[in-house]
Amino acid sequence: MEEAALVVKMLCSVLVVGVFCIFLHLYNLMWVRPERLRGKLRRQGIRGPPPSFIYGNVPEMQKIQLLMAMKPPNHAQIVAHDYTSTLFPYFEQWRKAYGPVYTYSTGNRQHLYVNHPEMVKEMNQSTSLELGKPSYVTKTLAPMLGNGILRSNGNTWAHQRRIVAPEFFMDKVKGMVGLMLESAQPLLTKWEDCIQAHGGVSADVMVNEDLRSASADVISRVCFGSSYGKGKQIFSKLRSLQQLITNQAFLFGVPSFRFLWANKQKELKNLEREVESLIWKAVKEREQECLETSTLSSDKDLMQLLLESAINDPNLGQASSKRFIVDNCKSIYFAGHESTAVAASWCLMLLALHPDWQARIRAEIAEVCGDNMPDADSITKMKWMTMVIQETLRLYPPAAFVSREALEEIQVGNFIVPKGVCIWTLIPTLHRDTDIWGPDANQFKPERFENGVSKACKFPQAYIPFGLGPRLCLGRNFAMVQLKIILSLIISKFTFTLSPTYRHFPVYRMIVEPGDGVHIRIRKI
Ligand code: HEM
Repeated sequence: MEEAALVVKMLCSVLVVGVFCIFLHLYNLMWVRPERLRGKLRRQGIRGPPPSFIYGNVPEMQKIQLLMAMKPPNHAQIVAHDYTSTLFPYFEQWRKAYGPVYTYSTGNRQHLYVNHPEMVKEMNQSTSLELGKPSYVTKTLAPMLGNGILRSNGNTWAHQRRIVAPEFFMDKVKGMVGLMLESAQPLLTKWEDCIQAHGGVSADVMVNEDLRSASADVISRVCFGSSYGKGKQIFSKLRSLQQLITNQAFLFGVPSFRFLWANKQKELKNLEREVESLIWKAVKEREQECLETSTLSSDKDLMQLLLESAINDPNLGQASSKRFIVDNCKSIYFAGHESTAVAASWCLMLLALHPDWQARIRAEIAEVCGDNMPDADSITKMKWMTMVIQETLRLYPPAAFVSREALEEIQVGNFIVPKGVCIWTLIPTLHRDTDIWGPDANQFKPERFENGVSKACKFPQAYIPFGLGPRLCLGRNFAMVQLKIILSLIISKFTFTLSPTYRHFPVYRMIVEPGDGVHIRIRKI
């Protein structure tokens, strides 16, 4: 009897100690560790909103977001370019209160908001692999991107970058102009038919889907040797994945209660599996083609290079090879068409608002191309066009953030960023900082780029539509050439104004895009 009582006593003690240890562990995880990081930042003079226990600043973020949501939506046709305080209200509110560098917490994660041009410059110059992509963000994006180049870190990333980047060097991109011209044709024909169907004078078109199709077609052809028709299913499933995952809260660190959305998780898993098997099918077909035809190494597309690299890598087993190829295909599919199509939509919106710039570009196209189609040579001479695209990417950068995580403690500028802290740079805010761009920062003025980026503002390193440092967008040449091609084809065929149905409300869905699409009224020239 006494023995049994002793056993019960011991069990109770173990239980109490166990519960105490769990509590201690959680307390350490949720408070002590973040507080230690906050202390390190505070001692360097970095301030921020005071966090609450367990949730950090999440309740405040939710409150600010809710207050913003309660304001009547500005769906007016008047186009005000400053959307940062509507789309990212807590960041703006805290920036005003604590300056361009501050810290905030979400649960047990500590973040550093960095919008100081000098610090952005330092990040730009850092080549350290210890400044990587935040793992918690990329983990959530895994169904879309796998462990491909967009989300990997360290040596895995460096290896992928070495294989993928050369495919988008300028000399390669110039060779893709013909494909870009071909991919734009369906859009032009569709818009011409649309005018015809509406009496032959003018028609209202919603540009987004057509631009997305053109963009997806190009990336599919140049990288994977298949047409958009073949990759259509992959694109539409990737888009569904994007829509399911898109949730601003998780990106900025707000913990998600996954168990509450089990259905969503299941849908995500199914979509992920479907995308993978479609890509794998395309890879296998490509492998067969490679066996049947011998291709010159200079003519190889990205999929062939990925295949070769995976086969020749002694460290990759069969399963890892498959992952390597599928993940990078997914990443390029996503990175390669979405942002370019959205950038083109914003360009058309701004040109529709500014017929003077439309006319100027049209005259420039006529001057450099004559009666010919634009080509690799003529697009390099399109100066006004380049300025308009640069100004569009300043006001409406499709990627809203540059995000990094200090994978080890690292010095950035005058600050030591402790290991585990995530850094966020809000691109649209940096791009409309009046100290950097002058009092007209919120106006569309392509002429500011007349003498290049270095003369357009006080801190050229603060112009970062394609990100910064070693992780700078490797598709920027490709995107700029594609934008010039598609815009020159549209502008030389049509004049356009905003349609009365256009409502200006940019939204953030992993990229900043027109909430209700861009509707323009086109007329044939
Ligand atoms: C207007 C169009 C585009 C914009 C605004 C854009 C913007 C960006 C930004 C902001 C980043 C993150 C950079 C950083 O973290 O510092 C990025 C990364 C990347 N972009 Fe783009 N991008 C565009 C088009 C493209 C295209 C057409 C491709 C491929 C064909 C592409 C491929 C990539 C890849 C692979 C990365 C990851 C690079 C790495 O982490 O090493 N992008 N892009």
